[in-house]
Amino acid sequence: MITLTDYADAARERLGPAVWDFVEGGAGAERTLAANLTAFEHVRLRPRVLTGLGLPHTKTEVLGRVWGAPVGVAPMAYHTLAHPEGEVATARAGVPFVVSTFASRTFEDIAAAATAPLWLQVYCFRDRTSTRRLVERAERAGFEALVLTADAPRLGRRVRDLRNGFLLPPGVEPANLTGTGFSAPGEHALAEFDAALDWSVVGWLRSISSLPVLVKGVLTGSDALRAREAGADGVIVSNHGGRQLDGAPATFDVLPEIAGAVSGSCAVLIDGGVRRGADVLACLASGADAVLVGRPVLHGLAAGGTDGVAGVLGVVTDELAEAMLLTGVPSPSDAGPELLTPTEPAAVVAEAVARPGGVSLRRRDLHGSLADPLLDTMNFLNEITHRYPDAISFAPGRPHDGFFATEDVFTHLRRYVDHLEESGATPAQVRSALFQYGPTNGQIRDLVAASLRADEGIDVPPSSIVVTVGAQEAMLLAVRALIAGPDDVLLVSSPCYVGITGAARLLDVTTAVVEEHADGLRCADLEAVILAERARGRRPRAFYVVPDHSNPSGATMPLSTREELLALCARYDVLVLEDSPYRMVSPGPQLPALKALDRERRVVQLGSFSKTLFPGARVGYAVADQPVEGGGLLADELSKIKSMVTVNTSPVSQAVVAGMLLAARGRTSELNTETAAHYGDAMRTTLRELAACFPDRETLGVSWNEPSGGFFLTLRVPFRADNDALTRCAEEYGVLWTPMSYFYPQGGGDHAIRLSVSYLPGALIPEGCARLSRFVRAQAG
Ligand SMILES: Cc1cc2nc3c(=O)[nH]c(=O)nc-3n(C[C@H](O)[C@H](O)[C@H](O)COP(=O)(O)O)c2cc1C
Repeated sequence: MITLTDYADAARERLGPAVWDFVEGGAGAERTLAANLTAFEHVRLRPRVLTGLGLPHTKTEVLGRVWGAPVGVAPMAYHTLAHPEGEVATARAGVPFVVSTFASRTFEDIAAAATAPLWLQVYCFRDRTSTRRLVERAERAGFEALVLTADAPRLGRRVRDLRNGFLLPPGVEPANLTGTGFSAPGEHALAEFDAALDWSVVGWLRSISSLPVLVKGVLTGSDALRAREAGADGVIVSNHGGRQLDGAPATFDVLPEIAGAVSGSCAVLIDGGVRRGADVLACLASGADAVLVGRPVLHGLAAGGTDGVAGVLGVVTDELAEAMLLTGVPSPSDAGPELLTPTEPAAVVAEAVARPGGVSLRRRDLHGSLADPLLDTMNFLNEITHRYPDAISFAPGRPHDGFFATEDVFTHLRRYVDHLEESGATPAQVRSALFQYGPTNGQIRDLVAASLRADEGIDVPPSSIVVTVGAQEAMLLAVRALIAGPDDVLLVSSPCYVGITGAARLLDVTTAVVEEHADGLRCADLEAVILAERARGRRPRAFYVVPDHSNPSGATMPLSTREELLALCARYDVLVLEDSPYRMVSPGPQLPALKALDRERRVVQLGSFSKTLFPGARVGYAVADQPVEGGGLLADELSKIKSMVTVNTSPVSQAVVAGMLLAARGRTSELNTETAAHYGDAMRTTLRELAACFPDRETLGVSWNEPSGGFFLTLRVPFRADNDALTRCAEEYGVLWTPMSYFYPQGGGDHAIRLSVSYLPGALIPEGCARLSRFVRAQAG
């Protein structure tokens, strides 16, 4: 007998099929019964090694009493179905035991055999006098708590029992309820249970007994709070082992909600599907004080009487102690949510999809953009990154982690609060600035405007700025506001950043592409596209461009092209959407931003602090200083849209960003001297290593551009660099990159790769390039 399954197998052999079904079965289609078990299948515990803690102990305090382990026996009717000595044999195992109203041995006999705490499970009958007698009798026998079962106004529809016509065998009866005369448990419940109970029953129980009261069958945070308010000392998260409402959630899944709701103000226990020590640990980590085990106890009892029960609970407790040791948890009260790895989304999604019945949606009834592979590109990249966590990754366009220190968040926040106080804000105003909804267009616009002036020579009033949730939201707002109807077209480069093409796709906005060459964009091409669109009867409304160290290609627009571009757009009355997040994180002086060269308010700048400060803030901005007929600026129009999208950008995030800006008098360039040097080094190292790895690049048909900054460069290869090639490269060569074709709105880029140098540690770049070259050679061959 090593696992609980061994006990279950032995019990099955000893119990007749109808009794086995009575014990094992659940209500309806037994979906909840199954869910209780599968919920634990998805748990992944995070081991902690070399903690120096030594052996853990499992002792736990529950309602003021010390239990040997946080594991007790759930209330179950009629233990004599499993063993002639019934509950007496169970009690002798010396484990805390909740005795059912339908116990088949007397409370006095059970109490005489018990060495651990006994609680009474109460079904409240319509005849309150008989319920009261039951409680008084148990209290006299030394029981220590009452467990009101709240989820059974009648018994659930147990299909197995109905098919078997299950009746209690002769001699098996509720020993503490005399003369009931029922042999079908369901009929007994129907005849005598009070189906009209409400929360006042908790008060009634307290009025007739001095024992603490727990409510069993709670599955929502709000009911847990009601139990508290009604005076309960604890709740037991339970769906009655799937025997009542079929379709109720797995208990483990709702445990965090309930533990969170009562937050330590009362005891929280759980039952349902607990079969291993690791399950117990997961419950403790999710906020339970202890667990109750149901069916396996009856298995142990059937298989070996008291020894069997002790054996079952011993397995669970031993496994718990082992799991605690391996996760570095010295005692049950030390288990916290950090022990749990978030459930694998894929497994959970697969389970949700496989669930039969209910509403299912046809793809053609969803917005067309959702079937567009464009919207899947990020998912594929994330998924492959997770699948090959050890690969050297040139894929993500993220900042390097090494520049972030957790404590800094607090320092920056504090600095902003100090700044508000120094500017005369009252404590109430400071509180409101952090905790309340803020102004839709942002509360740090003055600091953003000052920063643009200091860093970029862009002189705009704060009122022309909208603080957004990253530049991505700024894109969405700008495209929504500027594209008036189906005849307006948004011009983009090809290749192009997917954020803008994705936003356009979501909004059903037509895009037209301007091919980018190896040396970057050419105004002649842009003009040709403008003319072609006009000839088709469409209005080229705005041109989206990343002029510096572009994502994805890495190209930078020369000064002469910038001036030419502004003049061209003026000629054809096209607005410019400038997105340039990499300027301050690139080494050396930068060319002037388009907005700095803009003399006629033609440029809407879409700004981001994700690269210069940190992406977790999700703070960006739009500079939209164009006056709008009838008064106000384009910024005010964007703000109207924002009020219906994100309402306002998180004031706490804005406060942290503001604190960082204040630290350098607005100069993000000053904050980024080290980062710019780091990324510059990474780019130079990558270019040097590529040159070393591909001395024969011309014969091979390999080439790349040489960006002076930014995060990205383009590698051209003599084979199709698609998802299959990427998967092969990850699997066989342990290196990741992004297929450039993702960034071509109308196809193309099949033979190019985007390499990002920003995220991976510099020391890995040579090895990454070497692996890449082996892959490229194998493919080319
Ligand atoms: C045979 C059997 C009888 C039960 N009788 C009762 C009962 O009398 N009162 C009660 O509150 N719960 C009763 N339950 C539900 C258990 O207390 C518990 O919620 C459930 O069995 C826990 O799930 P598990 O069996 O998956 O561990 C019974 C469960 C079984 C399997």
